[in-house]
Amino acid sequence: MNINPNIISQSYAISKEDRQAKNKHRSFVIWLTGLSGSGKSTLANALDQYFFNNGLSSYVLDGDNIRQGLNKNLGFSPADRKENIRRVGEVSKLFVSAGLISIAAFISPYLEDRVEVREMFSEKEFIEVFVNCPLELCEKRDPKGLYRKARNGQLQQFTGISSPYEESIEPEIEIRTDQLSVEEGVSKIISFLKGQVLI
Ligand SMILES: Nc1ncnc2c1ncn2[C@@H]1O[C@H](COP(=O)(O)OS(=O)(=O)O)[C@@H](OP(=O)(O)O)[C@H]1O
Ligand SMILES: Nc1ncnc2c1ncn2[C@@H]1O[C@H](COP(=O)(O)OP(=O)(O)O)[C@@H](O)[C@H]1O
Repeated sequence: MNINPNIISQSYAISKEDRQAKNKHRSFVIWLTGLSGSGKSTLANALDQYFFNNGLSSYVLDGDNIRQGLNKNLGFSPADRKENIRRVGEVSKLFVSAGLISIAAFISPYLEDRVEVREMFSEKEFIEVFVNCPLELCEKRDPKGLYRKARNGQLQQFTGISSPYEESIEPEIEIRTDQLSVEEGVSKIISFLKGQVLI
């Protein structure tokens, strides 16, 4: 999209680096992608608790919540999902500029949409976590009863049933929630972040 020539960037007196120095940690995005019921929200909250308890500033952006406010005009068509992910990418960018850790938990089923979000950030600022769990187990968990509705034909365009999920090819981290406990999943993510000297 062309940038309007009448809109001129304004610089801020306090930089991202100033804010990171004040917070005593780097700012970045942890992007959790996976099927409904794979464990994104559970991992996002457990990570947020870890950060909170260890003096790091983070905040969770969760699809179910963002879709009740900022993105309440969006549904589940491919175009609406793309716009949903784009907006969350932009919000995460603001968080990173504000010196915070953004924990985004969205199905984000399309590879192309995730690549577009990744491109908004520098290499170390975007950590994609593929929350991998077989569809059969997600459906068995069915924490919100949505798979049952999708199978009954009461819910259209449901990811994994009547709408695609394109698996991550080279995520920074993959968490098999059918094999690891929540605590083990969190430890794997924390170890990665420490290894990259991000926290
Ligand atoms: N048709 C359909 N397909 C998938 N999910 C549906 C649908 N309808 C409602 N829900 C509920 O919306 C949550 C997914 O929202 P997201 O913003 O993460 O979706 S997406 O990234 O735009 O694909 C999803 O949350 P999670 O179960 O946490 O993934 C569901 O609770
Ligand atoms: N290892 C695990 N990691 C994450 N969630 C798990 C795990 N094992 C079981 N669960 C359960 O699976 C369900 C996942 O639901 P949720 O976190 O809402 O998934 P999503 O946000 O991807 O839809 C929860 O009831 C959670 O307790």
